Amino acid sequence: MLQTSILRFGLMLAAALVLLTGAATFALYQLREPEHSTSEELGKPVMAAQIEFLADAMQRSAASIAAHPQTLACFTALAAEVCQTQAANLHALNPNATVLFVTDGQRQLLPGFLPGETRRLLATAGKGAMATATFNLSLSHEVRDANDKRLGFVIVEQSVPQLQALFDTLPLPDAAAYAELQQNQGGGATAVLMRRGNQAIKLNARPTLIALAGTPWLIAVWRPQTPIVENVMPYVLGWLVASLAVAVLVVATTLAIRNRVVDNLRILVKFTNDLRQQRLRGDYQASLGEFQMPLETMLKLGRVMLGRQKEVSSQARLDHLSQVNNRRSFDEKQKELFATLKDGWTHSLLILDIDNFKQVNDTFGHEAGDQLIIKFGNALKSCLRNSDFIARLGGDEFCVIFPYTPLDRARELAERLRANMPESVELIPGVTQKLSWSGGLSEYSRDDGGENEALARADAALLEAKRGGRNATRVRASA
Ligand SMILES: Nc1nc2c(ncn2[C@@H]2O[C@H](COP(=O)(O)OP(=O)(O)OP(=O)(O)O)[C@@H](O)[C@H]2O)c(=O)[nH]1
Repeated sequence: MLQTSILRFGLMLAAALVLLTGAATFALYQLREPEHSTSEELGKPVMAAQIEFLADAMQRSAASIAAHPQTLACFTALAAEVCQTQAANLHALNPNATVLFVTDGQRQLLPGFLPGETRRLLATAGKGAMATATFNLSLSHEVRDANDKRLGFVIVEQSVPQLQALFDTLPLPDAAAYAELQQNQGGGATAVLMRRGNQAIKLNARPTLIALAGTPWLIAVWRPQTPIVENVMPYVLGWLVASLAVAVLVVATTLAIRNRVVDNLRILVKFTNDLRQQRLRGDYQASLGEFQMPLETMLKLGRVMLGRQKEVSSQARLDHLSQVNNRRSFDEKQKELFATLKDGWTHSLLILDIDNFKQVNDTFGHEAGDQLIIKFGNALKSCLRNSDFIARLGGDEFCVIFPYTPLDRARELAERLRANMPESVELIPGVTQKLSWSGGLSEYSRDDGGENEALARADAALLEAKRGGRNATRVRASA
């Protein structure tokens, strides 16, 4: 029982700790460092910096061209020669760039310079930059007069031949990543200009977008997502290992405690047993001297308690004066024996009544009467067998049950009792009383309706004995 309780406690503790470890692991999982986002890992790529630098230079160039007096003269005079001269100057300065002068009404001032995509460029003029599929970067800048009235646009277009090389050398965060160079087409639509990597992962992940300021381009990068199982697995494994360690530790500790307790109990039991048998061995794990006194005291106390308990229990069954069984005990015995009649056993009973008891009381006092009862009880106990059941029913009336004894045999025993009883007893110093009693004998019968019917027959026999002059025993058998 004790071992089971300790083990059960250990198992419950282990289970609780395993759950606690699980909760702690889950909390750690929730608080883990988020994975570095692609944009953080990418930083600002060199490609973006270079393109933005180029766009910025082109923008500044377009602004200075738009503000140039010669350009203004071209727009205000609307004279081909003036415009032509300015265009030639600009072309001489940067042969790689194409500069267009476009009036607000979209009438080109310099038709000789118009490239194939001019119409599209004109449509978006004033909205910023455009890039063509040939990786040209086009920027526009407003031309305004002294009154701030818009006269038209300067459009600077320059090819970016290094764009492909820059994109190809763009450092990606992951070997399995995928990148696109996209072009904003306006109205939320985008066109893919270049691609790198495994396009399949595009379906399962969200891209990181890096805008190239001053241009309609942006870099979109996808990186493969770590499967959730791979994320969770280290934590699950950690939890399992921690749980196993905790469980082993708790179970081992519990077993150790249990063994210790059991060992100690075993020693104590052996020790107590040895003390009880009044012998001491030398093979205890503790000094005997330490335990001898307290254990002997415990033993004595135990004996006293046991003795008291016995005493109390037997006192409850004894008549306080005569120290033979009392009426309650007699009733129980009757019941018990009556129940055995059906098995063929026979039992007899003898009621005894002290003759002239009242007279003793009246003559010598109540105390003398008590003494007579006590002496009568003692006499019965000394004249009868241990197996005979002696009880005081009340007053001066006693009863003897002869268990497993038929009526004939009981008659002999009653006669022998009468013969053996002392003739007189000393009640108080100097007062001796002749001992005389009347008896009624009967037997328990299985035909009786209850155990008290035999008692009634014995009572009737006793009455006969009294009426017949006392100091005799009468018998009344069952019908
Ligand atoms: N001293 C003493 N007297 C008791 C006790 N119990 C009952 N008595 C008395 O015993 C007397 C019994 O009276 P009886 O039954 O007439 O006794 P008896 O004089 O023997 O009369 P018979 O039995 O008819 O011969 C009564 O006076 C009771 O008061 C007791 O415990 N102690």
